[in-house]
Amino acid sequence: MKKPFFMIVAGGSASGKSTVVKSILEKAGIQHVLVINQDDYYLDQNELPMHERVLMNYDHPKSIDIELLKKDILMLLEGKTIHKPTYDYSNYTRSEVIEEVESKPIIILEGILSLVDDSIRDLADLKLYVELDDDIRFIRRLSRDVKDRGRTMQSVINQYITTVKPMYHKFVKPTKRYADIIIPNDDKHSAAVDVIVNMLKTVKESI
Ligand SMILES: Nc1ncnc2c1ncn2[C@@H]1O[C@H](COP(=O)(O)OP(=O)(O)O)[C@@H](O)[C@H]1O
Ligand SMILES: O=c1ccn([C@@H]2O[C@H](COP(=O)(O)O)[C@@H](O)[C@H]2O)c(=O)[nH]1
Repeated sequence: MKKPFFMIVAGGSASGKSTVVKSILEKAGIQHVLVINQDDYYLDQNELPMHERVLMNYDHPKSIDIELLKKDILMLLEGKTIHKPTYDYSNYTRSEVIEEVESKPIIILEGILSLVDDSIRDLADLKLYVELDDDIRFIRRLSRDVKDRGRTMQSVINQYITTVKPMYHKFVKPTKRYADIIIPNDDKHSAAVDVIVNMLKTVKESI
């Protein structure tokens, strides 16, 4: 089997990474593409009581089980199957579900901190950074986290001020310089997505 094409999609929280990846999948055809969400590799916090989990910093690189993520990406790039953890935002920890995931010819790693670790970054054939103004990201995050991630408005605001915003400026935004393509997502992202889809179609044809 040919080495899978490996793409990383980084960007701040609620910049639209998942939405852009979804658009790519819809246009490129999902049967050849595997998406790995870095959030599934947050460290397991089942041993901690809930009041401590709520206060953890989920935007620092140390919150990710980077060794497991690296091991799994390397296995997928060798065409092997992995057993991937899954994450439960409403409980601020890993869920009990472990997914068996088979490698595919195109692998996409998505996450706020996905361009931080150089040993993972250097494996990538293509690196994207989804960019969006901080205010709009905050508004989109607030609405999404209350609707989809079981959060209260006040908890989203507190977390944004104490950790999300400062960590974004310290760790996430500086990784923009590693991106091959920067996708603006304030309005429509279809032109950038079309460029990427055409690249992926070429990759698919060579499989
Ligand atoms: N171009 C866009 N216009 C309006 N809303 C968007 C756009 N892109 C994403 N969103 C919304 O913003 C929120 C955050 O997007 P999401 O893709 O979850 O971001 P990320 O994966 O970067 O955290 C979601 O509710 C999503 O539906
Ligand atoms: O228990 C958790 C784990 C993570 N988060 C937040 O999630 C975002 C990353 O996900 P995006 O889809 O890129 O927004 C990160 O900013 C963490 O703060 C959380 O709130 N709780």
